Amino acid sequence: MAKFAANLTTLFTELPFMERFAAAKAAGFEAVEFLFPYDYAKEDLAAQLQQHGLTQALFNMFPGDWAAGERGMAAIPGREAEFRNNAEQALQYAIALGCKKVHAMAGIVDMNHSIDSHRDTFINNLRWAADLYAEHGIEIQIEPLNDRDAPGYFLAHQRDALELAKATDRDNVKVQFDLYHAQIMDGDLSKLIAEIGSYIGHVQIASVPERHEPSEGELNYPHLFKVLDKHYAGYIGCEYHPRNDTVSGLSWMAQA
Ligand SMILES: O=C(O)C(=O)[C@H](O)CO
Ligand SMILES: [Mg+2]
Repeated sequence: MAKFAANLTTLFTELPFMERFAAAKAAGFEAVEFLFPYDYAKEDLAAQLQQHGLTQALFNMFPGDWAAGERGMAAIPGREAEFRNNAEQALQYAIALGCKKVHAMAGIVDMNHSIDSHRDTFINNLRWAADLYAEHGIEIQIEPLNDRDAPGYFLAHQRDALELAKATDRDNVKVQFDLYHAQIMDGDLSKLIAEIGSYIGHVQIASVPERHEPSEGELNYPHLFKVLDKHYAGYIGCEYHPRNDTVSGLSWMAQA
């Protein structure tokens, strides 16, 4: 049975960020996720979760200068110290929010370094962070992003993420399977979900190609929820941009 988390970065954007927790609860969500919490004190975020009885399903490590195009640095050679600082900062937030999944964004390929050295950097950084996070029972997620939205991103394909997660040799490094990106880059989603199987650590959804509600576009979500049910029991993050207002767009959930 699918259970959904509201992505507060993309849903309820009609409201200021701190008011989105209450709105998610009122709309029937038991869990939330968001991209980056670092503009807010972790105590204030934790208070919102507690006040509204919500679970924090996931958030991301600090990605570097987002406005300048940065998308993390976990795979970028030469930025290991920065990665470690960001991993430690995210861990403090995860502990405060009771959150068991943190996404480590790989980054945009640095053409001054080989692909092999990016791969080695990614694996070494993930091992270091996974060992630190394991003491708190927290998983690290790696997520392939499609190359239309994130040109040059180091990780674009689900099978590459699976291979990298295995190569870390750490039980708490998992694949964040976002069906929107996976359909654009890989397709054959029913088989792909079964293949990634127990390495799926988190799931996100949106329509393809527009990234709106999962009730339109080229994916058959009622079927995909049944497939996911066989391989994944966690929250499914609703990481889409509502076509109109958030609440009226939630009618798809009744059929999920
Ligand atoms: O873009 C996505 O799909 C994500 O989930 C990332 O966390 C942000 O780029
Ligand atoms: Mg995603």
